This record gives sequence, C-alpha cells and structure tokens, in this order.
Amino acid sequence: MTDLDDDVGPGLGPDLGIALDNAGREIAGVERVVEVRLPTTYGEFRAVGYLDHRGEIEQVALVYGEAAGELTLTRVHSECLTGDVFGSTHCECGDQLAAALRAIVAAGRGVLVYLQGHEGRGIGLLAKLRAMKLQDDGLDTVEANIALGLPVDAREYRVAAEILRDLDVRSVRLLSNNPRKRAALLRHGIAVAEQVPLLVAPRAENIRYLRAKRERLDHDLPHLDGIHGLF
Ligand SMILES: Nc1nc2c(ncn2[C@@H]2O[C@H](COP(=O)(O)OP(=O)(O)OP(=O)(O)O)[C@@H](O)[C@H]2O)c(=O)[nH]1
Repeated sequence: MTDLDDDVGPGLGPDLGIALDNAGREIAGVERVVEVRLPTTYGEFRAVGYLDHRGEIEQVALVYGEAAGELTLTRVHSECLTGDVFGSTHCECGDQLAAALRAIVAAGRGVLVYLQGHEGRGIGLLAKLRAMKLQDDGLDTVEANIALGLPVDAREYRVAAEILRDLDVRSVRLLSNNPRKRAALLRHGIAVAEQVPLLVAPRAENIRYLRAKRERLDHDLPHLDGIHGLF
C-alpha cells in the first residue's frame, strides 16, 4: 500500500481517536442492547443491536452460526443507502452486501457488522449525493470529495472492533478489498488472519468508480484487469 495522504489530501485514515471524558477517562464503548432472530432470503441470522455510547449511534451486527472463536468470516460493511437499499449501480456496495451475506452463510458461520455513520465514506448522505453529481460532471470519486472540501475517507472503525470483541471474535477472515480497512481493524486490536477478496462483477455504471478506487485508494481489484474494452 502506498501512502496516499499527499495524493488525496487530508482526511484519509482519521482512525486514531480514543474518546475521553472531561476527566480524561476513556468513554465506555458499545453496549449490547438487543438480540433477535432475523430470517433473511440468505439464511437465518441473529441481529445483535448495540448502542455506541460515544456517538450515541445505533449499530447492528448480523451473526450467522457461531461468531465466537478464531478465523470468523467477517464483513465490516459501510452504510450505503443508495447501493444497499435502493440498488443503485453507481457503486458496488449493494452487490458486495449480498455477496458477503451469501459467503457467510456458505461458510456456516460469520459476522456482518453494518456500520451506520459511514455513509459516503463518512461524509454523510447529502454530501455523497453531491459528490455523485460531481462524478456525473467528470470528476472521480476522490476529486469529488476534495472539490466539496471534504475528507476523501472520514470513516473510523473503533466501534466495529468493539462489536467484534463483544461477540468474542478472536481473529477474522476479513471480506474486503480495502487494505486500509484491514490496517484500521488491526490498529484497533482485531487480529486479521486473512483478507478475503470480495470481488463482484463490474457494471457499466460503476466501472469508472471501481477504477478510481483501485488507482486512487489502493483497493485490491485485480478482476478489473483486461476488461478495458468492455465498457
Ligand atoms: N464519497 C463517496 N462515497 C461513496 C460513493 N459511492 C459509494 N460511496 C460510499 O462508499 C462506502 C463504501 O466504501 P468503498 O470505498 O466502496 O468500499 P470499502 O468499504 O472501503 O471497501 P470494501 O471492504 O472492499 O468494500 C459506502 O459508505 C458508500 O456510501 C461516492 O461516489 N462518493
């Protein structure tokens, strides 16, 4: 991985913070609030709901089979309303969410942590929509955030690490193409035994976006090789 901070501007990898109260004590992390059976079209998961006391944000993890233990197949998925819910093909988020849930069910055990607050790589929904508009005008996904005066990637992964620890996940096989996600989880004390590619078929509408992620953000997307002529 190259250091892209100079390349893409400030805000990449802000994932260093430990929240302290006024007395300088570390603020307590996540609290497990509820667990419920969650039948889905992929299989039957357990939804485990958390309250993140630092941000007062509600979070949820989907658990399939036994999460606790070593080498748990794990997806840490950033919220994407347009891709995950509306099925937008601007990005590949929706396809990756489905592929991750299928992979976890096929493996017989695993966890998907769905991170709210990560919308638009952490810049929020409306800013992401503005960034998408700039991409329609020709900027790439990195240039668009910068043009808006926003960080290229404002996500942090502390809460994901705390949820995985609460579930007694001791090491993960991480479903991701993003080397920074792996590094961030390692920084937060999660043993990433393996990074498992989560490659989904590119679409005409997201091939530019995927190329920008590979070229500007170092995502490991080898399946884009050799498809230049197709779109
Ligand atoms: N700022 C911005 N965010 C986007 C855009 N398209 C999708 N996103 C957001 O990008 C986030 C997903 O990040 P990605 O960089 O696609 O993938 P990743 O999670 O880092 O890496 P993987 O683990 O390989 O999926 C989600 O929060 C989406 O809402 C866009 O055009 N601009």
